[in-house]
Amino acid sequence: MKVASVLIPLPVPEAFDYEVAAEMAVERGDQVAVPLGPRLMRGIVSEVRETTGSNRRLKAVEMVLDDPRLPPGTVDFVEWAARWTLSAPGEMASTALKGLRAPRPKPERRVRRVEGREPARPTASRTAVLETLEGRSMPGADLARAAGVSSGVVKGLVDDGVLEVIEIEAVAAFDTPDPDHAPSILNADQAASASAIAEAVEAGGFAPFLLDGVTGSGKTEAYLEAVARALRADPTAQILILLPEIALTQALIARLSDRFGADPAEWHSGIAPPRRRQVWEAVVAGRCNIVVGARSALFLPFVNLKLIVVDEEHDSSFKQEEGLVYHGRDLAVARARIEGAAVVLASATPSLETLFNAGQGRYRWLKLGARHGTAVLPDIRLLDLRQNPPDPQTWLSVPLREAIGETLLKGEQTLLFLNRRGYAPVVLCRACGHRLTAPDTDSWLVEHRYTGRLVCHLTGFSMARPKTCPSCGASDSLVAVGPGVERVEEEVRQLFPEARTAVFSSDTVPDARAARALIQSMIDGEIDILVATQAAAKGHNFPKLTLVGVVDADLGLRGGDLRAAERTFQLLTQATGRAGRAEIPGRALLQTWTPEHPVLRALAAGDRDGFVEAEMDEREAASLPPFGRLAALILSGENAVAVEKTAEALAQSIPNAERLEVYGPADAPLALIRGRRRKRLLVRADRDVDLQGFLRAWLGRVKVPASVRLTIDVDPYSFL
Ligand SMILES: Nc1ncnc2c1ncn2[C@@H]1O[C@H](COP(=O)(O)OP(=O)(O)OP(=O)(O)O)[C@@H](O)[C@H]1O
Ligand SMILES: [Zn+2]
Repeated sequence: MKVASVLIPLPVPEAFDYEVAAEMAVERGDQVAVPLGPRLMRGIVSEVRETTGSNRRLKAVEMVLDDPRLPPGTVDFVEWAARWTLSAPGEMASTALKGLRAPRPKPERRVRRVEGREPARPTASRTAVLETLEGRSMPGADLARAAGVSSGVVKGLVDDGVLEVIEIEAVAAFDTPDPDHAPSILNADQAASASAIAEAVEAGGFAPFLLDGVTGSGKTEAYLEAVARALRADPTAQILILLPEIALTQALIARLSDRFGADPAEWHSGIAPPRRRQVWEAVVAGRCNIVVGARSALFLPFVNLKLIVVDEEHDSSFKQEEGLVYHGRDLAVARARIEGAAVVLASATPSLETLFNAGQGRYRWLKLGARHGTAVLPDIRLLDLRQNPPDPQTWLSVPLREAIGETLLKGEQTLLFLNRRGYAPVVLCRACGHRLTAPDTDSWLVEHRYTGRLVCHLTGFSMARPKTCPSCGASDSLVAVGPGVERVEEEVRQLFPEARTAVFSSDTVPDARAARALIQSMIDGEIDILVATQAAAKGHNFPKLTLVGVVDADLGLRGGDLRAAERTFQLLTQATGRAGRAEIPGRALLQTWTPEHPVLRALAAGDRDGFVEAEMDEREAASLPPFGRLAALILSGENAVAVEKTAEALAQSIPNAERLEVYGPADAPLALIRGRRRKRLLVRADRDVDLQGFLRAWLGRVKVPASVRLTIDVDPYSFL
């Protein structure tokens, strides 16, 4: 008897077995319809095998669906990713089908000539239409325009039966990228890096690289050249470029189009579903070479994947924390290994994990020494706020104000960086000291003046600013404490009323189109002062930007989680790295109350290696990543008692293990989100411990009730 294991999108740990009728041809990767209870469900076949009878009676595969078969590498990858993250393999598999769930784009209506039919009354305009059309088909309106006639003429020809209307399924055509369209002349470091990557691609097989170079050194140029050479060697090669932020995709797509004379495919949550379906179908059919996307593009059904680039690899946005919990960078390396492809992790500030792997020789370390051409790294200075405190209720110190003024006078641009959305991070009652929090979540409400609302950044809950204090009832007692980008912009407008200012944050720039517009006006010099969160601080090239002011350099350092220092160093290097990327040299001023902090001193000295070494020593002493591994178990539920009990049950059944410790259960730092109580346990293990195996054994001992949700976060980045 033939049996198929089928991955079904349900939170269950294994595939379900189904009998396969003798005459049915089924292969691994096929999409099938299988009965589950009273329903039919779509599933992916993960295995087909012969068995000699079974004592269980299996239900049968209903049918093999007409949809494309997933390539073997994609199925392997999905299964691997599920094991690594301890997720349900069926749910992981269903992310690989995301593009198929969208409706097809509407078919296009076109007109074409009916053979052998001539117009009864040939007029000049009718003849023009028929001559314009020749043997082609085209949309009626386009035809009328091309022939220079009114659309009534085309309609008349249709009514006469000379033309007929046909519907054409909109299949996306992806132009073939031309590797020789507009090559760059690389400098020696860039050329050496590009060659190393290209040679690995041509040789085939898994080859991981760290592409390490200061901001503006031309990492993008180097990997684009490797892409060109991969395409020259194999015109069917597929290449995936991952970016951490949708706001960055537009600029890269424009560069790819310039370089290769063809637009790449784009894949992220901002792309309309019918378009995503077209991309998915083109990728699985091998009709599309280059995909630029967010982390979810890793699950596309590539058939000939040769190279993955993870640009800004250090960026924590690659970590997905909602739904399936995974790290896009780590999964990219795994996918490359499974596909036998090269993978390039590119950054000016690589993560300690990646630096560790490169240092151990697991990744080849490619280095780009300096900024390209005459551009130099910005001069970075710390502004000690103890010596130059800003006036009460303002946030810009005198030296920073003066620098902005000078920059304005020279007709150059300023970026003021503050990684805080909204107007003020805290709203406080002057009468009783009450801090306004979200009703169902342990988080402070952030004031947004543009919308006039108080917003919880964690859940998106929002409410109008109350007239009276919800705690003591005092009226007119609520004050905004601290700055967000909107408040800094307000101050800038008061100081420099003649300057053109704008705010770049996820609130003012909600989608890719808005991002593109704002970035373009920055490039075109239509903005003098841009106040921005991290959304604008990374990746962009603004040639006239010469001053970066960091409003609160201490902000990230106060967090105190494992990666606070690393993240701050990376973020501020990226932000200051926006200055002086073209001919005019740039400078960066960092406002701080703690100029003696080692992270800030390393930044000012441009001493990345010194910072990394000190940080590595601390991590090693504590056996924390990258020297050890972590996993978090988060329990949440509306029923606090059930959550508590489950946490206790877990704590009671920890398997014996060496070189591994479990901490907790404890209240999560955010003990309440959307009305759900949260508890967490943290596992720390030495690098060589089978952490996933331990977790599986542990979870196998405890039954989690339906009212409690258990989230497993392997290699956690957020400790909330
Ligand atoms: N070989 C080259 N020829 C011409 N221009 C170059 C070359 N290398 C780099 N540049 C230019 O220098 C600027 C920075 O290059 P690029 O964006 O590739 O650097 P990057 O290292 O990827 O930067 P970041 O880390 O900040 O994203 C760009 O404007 C790019 O066009
Ligand atoms: Zn009050």
